[in-house]
Formats: sequence, structure tokens, C-alpha cells
Amino acid sequence: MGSRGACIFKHQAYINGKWLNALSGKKFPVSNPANGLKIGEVPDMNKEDTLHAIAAAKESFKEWQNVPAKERSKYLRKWFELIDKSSEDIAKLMTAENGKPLIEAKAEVAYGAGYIEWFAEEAKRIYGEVAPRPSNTREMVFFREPIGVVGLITPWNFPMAMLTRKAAAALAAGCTCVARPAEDTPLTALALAALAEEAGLPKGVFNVVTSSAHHAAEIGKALCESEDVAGISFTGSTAVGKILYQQCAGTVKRLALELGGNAPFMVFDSADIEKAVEGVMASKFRNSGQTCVASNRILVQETVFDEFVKALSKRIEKMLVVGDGLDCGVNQGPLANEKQLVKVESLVKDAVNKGAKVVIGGKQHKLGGLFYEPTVLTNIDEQMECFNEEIFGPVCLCIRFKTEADAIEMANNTRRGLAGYFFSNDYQQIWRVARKLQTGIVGVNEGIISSVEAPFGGIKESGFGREGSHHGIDEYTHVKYVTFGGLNY
Ligand SMILES: NC(=O)c1ccc[n+]([C@@H]2O[C@H](COP(=O)([O-])OP(=O)(O)OC[C@H]3O[C@@H](n4cnc5c(N)ncnc54)[C@H](O)[C@@H]3O)[C@@H](O)[C@H]2O)c1
Ligand SMILES: O=CCCC(=O)O
Repeated sequence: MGSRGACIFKHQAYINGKWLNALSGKKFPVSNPANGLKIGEVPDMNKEDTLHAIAAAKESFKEWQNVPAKERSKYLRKWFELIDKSSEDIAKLMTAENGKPLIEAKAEVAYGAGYIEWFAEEAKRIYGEVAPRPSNTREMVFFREPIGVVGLITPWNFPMAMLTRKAAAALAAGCTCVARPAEDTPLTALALAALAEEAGLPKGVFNVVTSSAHHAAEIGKALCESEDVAGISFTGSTAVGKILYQQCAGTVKRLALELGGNAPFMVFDSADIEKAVEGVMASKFRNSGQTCVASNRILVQETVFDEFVKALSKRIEKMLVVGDGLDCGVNQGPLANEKQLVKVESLVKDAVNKGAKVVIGGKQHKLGGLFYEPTVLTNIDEQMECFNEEIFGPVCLCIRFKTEADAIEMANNTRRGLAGYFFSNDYQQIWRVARKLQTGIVGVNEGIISSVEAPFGGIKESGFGREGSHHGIDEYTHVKYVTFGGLNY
């Protein structure tokens, strides 16, 4: 750790401006997926601690909602600047708890901080409207007001960005937060809390409740069922998203769900094959494939299929270096946890048993532990589990198609609809396919689609709600209509 390391490496949760242990006194370990070694211990909180955090957020909302937008913006700006100054240390902490290569952790710190910078600006532009009056006796004004306390439940794959793009939007809008980071990666969230404290955010405005997997459901339920929580924003699996959706019904809560994807990546015969390979490398191997927008099914037109598979396999063998994310030159870290390894192994096994051909990889890496070989499979069909499930690992499924219509049908043949990609140099085809893809995000001749300026989110069972761009604020505001009568124009 560098000079600022000590002040961001926290071992307590952050509630109401205080660093606290769990009321039960329990703790749980956080370990490094590259070597299994324990890197810290944090409070294993439960429902009681969560209710305490909700009460703090409720109390602080009374004032925070009235802090002028320009002032809220200044707090966010300061938070962003402190994160920027500590970026090296946050990145190292993130690599240690998540496993992603340091170069990717640094990119995530910049990406995650970018949301805070973005929403510091947006805070000042949460405009209402004045509508043309319906008669000469009244005027109509629409205000955008913060919804209240929000619960933010985040995953381990992007420990920082998934939190900042929720929290910064919420704070900009005038909401206060109770965040519950994933059990695998609480240290990054606590580092953010330390810097929020240093930025002077008032107590109770940003709270972080940590817990092991054992208490995840209990904390989620407490947040969803509390009458003092106005909204929930969740990023994670579709299965958990569905549980939260049900739990929010009782209090008719605002909800944003950023769930799993099953992204198609189509390569048409007019495409530049080398550029399409670059697109797959960027979209598939970020965070060793553990990205909700990772290309899951690579659909390639039959006339260019063999050329594409050969070029992709060659690129993988040449470019990808598997190892501990802190080691120089490594660009593929371990999978984040045992559950991920078991899932990837089982999906590959199922595909091979049903006739898939392994072109490269296909097994645990020689480093052992949670390391998995970058893999290319062909002979994939729609009966294989990997066609329908998000792999969340470094495995490319290459699937042949004949016509554009076949490709679109296959691409849309899933209940998920987060991201989709395609490469083509046919102008008319580009417009047709972009409009026909049933996803919230489309990358055309581009494998990198994530950006603070863009509305991130899905359709179908990939969820609803948008994060980033000016739309990101909408999840945290409601529209209040006020009419002024008795006028005389
Ligand atoms: N969309 C994404 O960015 C994203 C992120 C992580 C995982 N996933 C998907 O989910 C799959 C499984 O990963 P996972 O097990 O970590 O995801 P998950 O949905 O189980 O976990 C995500 C977060 O939700 C918490 N959680 C779990 N059960 C909960 C409950 N009942 N109530 C409230 N919170 C709960 C977890 O502790 C974690 O913080 C992955 O393989 C991947 O397909 C998607
Ligand atoms: O994995 C989920 C989100 C990744 C991203 O924001 O690019």
C-alpha cells in the first residue's frame, strides 16, 4: 500500500458516520482468490445492524434532501478527487479481494470514479418543468424530488463501479443510502466510505453494512420490506433479482434491477474479421469473463466461421497471460470464488458431453486454484446449458449461422436482454440488426460499450432501470405535479 493505504484499508462497517463492529460482534474473513490467503476481516452484520443503518439514513435524509444541488455537487466532486488521489491503493485492494489484474482494477477505479464525477455535474441539472397552462386560471409545475432512503445491493465483479454508479446518482438526487457490498469484496466499498468521510459527507448519508453470504438474504429482506426505504437498486443474478422484486411488492417500492445477461456477439460475412476478434477479446475477457455484458454466444456466419475461430484462438494464445493479478504482465486473473469455478467447469462439461468440440483450453489452468484456461468451444447447440446460461468465465462459444434472419432469431432466443454486439460493414444490415436485437445495449463494430455517459441496463429478465447518463438520476427521483389555481390571466 502507498502512503494513503492505511486510511482506506478499513475493517469495520460505516454507519451514521461511525466505524462499527457488528452488534453481534461477529466477523468474517475476506480472502485473495489468487492464493486463498486471508487479507482482512470485516463485521458480519445482520438485520439489526441494517435497521440501525436505515434509521441513520432516514434521519440524515431530512437535511440532505434540502442541501442545495450545488452543495451536493461539491461533496461529490470532493469525493471524486480523493478517490482519484488514492486510485493506486484502491486498485491494489480491489485486485487483492477480487482477483482482477491490476491493470483492470486501475481501469475500474477510473470508471467507477467517473460516475461520481458525472453525477456531481448532473446534481446541478435535475430540472423540473413548467407545462403550458390548461386554462387562464391556473399554472402547472412539475418538480423532481428525491425518493428518500435507498438500499444498494452490489456484486463482487465490479466492487467499485457497481456501487458508485448507484450511490453517486442517489446522493446527487438528494437521497441517502444504505449499501450492502458483496461478501467477496467489501474492502473496496469500505475504502470508498473512508473517502466519503474524508470528503465531509454528513453522517448517515452514505452507510455501508457488511456481511457474509450467510446474512445476505436477511439484509436484503430487511431493506426490501422496510417502510423507511423508498427504493432498492440491485446488481447481481436474475435469480436473486426475482426474489427482491417479490419482496419489494409489500411496500410498493421503487426498484432498479441490473441482472444477468446472455449477450450474443454476431460476426457477419462483411465484417473485418481481425476487428471482430478484437471486439470479442474486449467484450469477453474483461474480468476473466465475469462481466454481465460479456459476449456469451459468438454467432459467426458460416462463410467466415473457420477463419474467425482460427484467428480468435491464435489471438487468445498470443495475448492472454493467466496469473496473480498483482504480477506484472498478467491480464487474466483467477475466477472470483469457488462457486464461479464450479459453474464454469460444469457448463463446459455439459457442453462437451453433448458434443461440443474444445478448440483450446477447456479445463482448470495448470496454476490450479481458481484459475481457468481461456477456452474456445465449437459445435454448440441450443440444448446445451451454456447457450442459455450466462457463463461468467473465460469461455468463448462459437456458433455457426447461415442467414441474418437465423442469427437474429438465435440471438433473441433467450429470456435475457442486457447487451448485444455485432460486426458488419453492410450499412443497411447495421441499421436492421441494431433495431431488431432485443437488448438494452447494442455495440456495433465495438466490443466496449460501458461508459458513464451511456444509460446502462437491460430488458426482459436482465432487469429494468438505467444507470449512468442523465437517465441514471431518474431511478432516485419522483415527479411531483403542483398546480397553482385562482389565477387571472
Ligand atoms: N449483473 C451482474 O453484474 C452480475 C454480478 C454478479 C453476478 N452475476 C450473475 O450471478 C451469478 C451468480 O453470482 P452470485 O452468486 O454472486 O450472484 P448473486 O445474485 O447471488 O449475488 C449478488 C449480490 O447479491 C447478494 N445476495 C445474494 N442473495 C441475496 C438475497 N436473497 N437478498 C439480497 N441479496 C442477496 C450477494 O451477497 C451479492 O452481494 C453469476 O454467475 C452471474 O451470472 C451478475
Ligand atoms: O458486470 C456488470 C457491469 C459491467 C460494466 O459496467 O461494464
